[in-house]
Amino acid sequence: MSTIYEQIGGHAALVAVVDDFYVRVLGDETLAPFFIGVAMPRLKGHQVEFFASALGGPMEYRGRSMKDVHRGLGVEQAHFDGVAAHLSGALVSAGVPAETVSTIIDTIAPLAADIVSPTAAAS
Ligand code: HEM
Repeated sequence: MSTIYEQIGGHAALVAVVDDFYVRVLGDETLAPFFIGVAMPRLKGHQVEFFASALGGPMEYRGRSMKDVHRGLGVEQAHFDGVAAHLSGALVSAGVPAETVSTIIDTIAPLAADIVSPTAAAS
């Protein structure tokens, strides 16, 4: 059985999806402020690695844990949902079938536990 990584078209497809994903995120005024001063080429590279390994691809994510990366950023669940919606939009526009997009979103949804700031979630 092929992996989701293979189904969506492998490395080249994922790079294109991540590029489009960040165009959408940076164009969203509720999300863009989080990324001020962030080195985007490095972030995109890590994001491709992260999604590749999360979707069954051959790449290994060697970056910091999701908890360490997002600690103290003040990410709320609504921000997380916004990011997930932009990922979904980028996948759909790349021609990924709706069912596969749902599977991908279900795969990343539990990451909110590590990404959403505890104080933000409690307020
Ligand atoms: C499924 C959801 C998410 C995943 C898989 C994810 C994954 C990642 C990865 C792999 C990095 C790169 C880490 C590195 O370069 O060391 C990163 C960095 C970052 N993420 Fe996320 N992220 C998600 C959601 C969010 C949300 C909701 C926000 C805020 C709205 C956010 C804001 C950031 C910021 C600002 C950085 C850069 C941090 C820095 O360079 O210090 N992320 N994320």
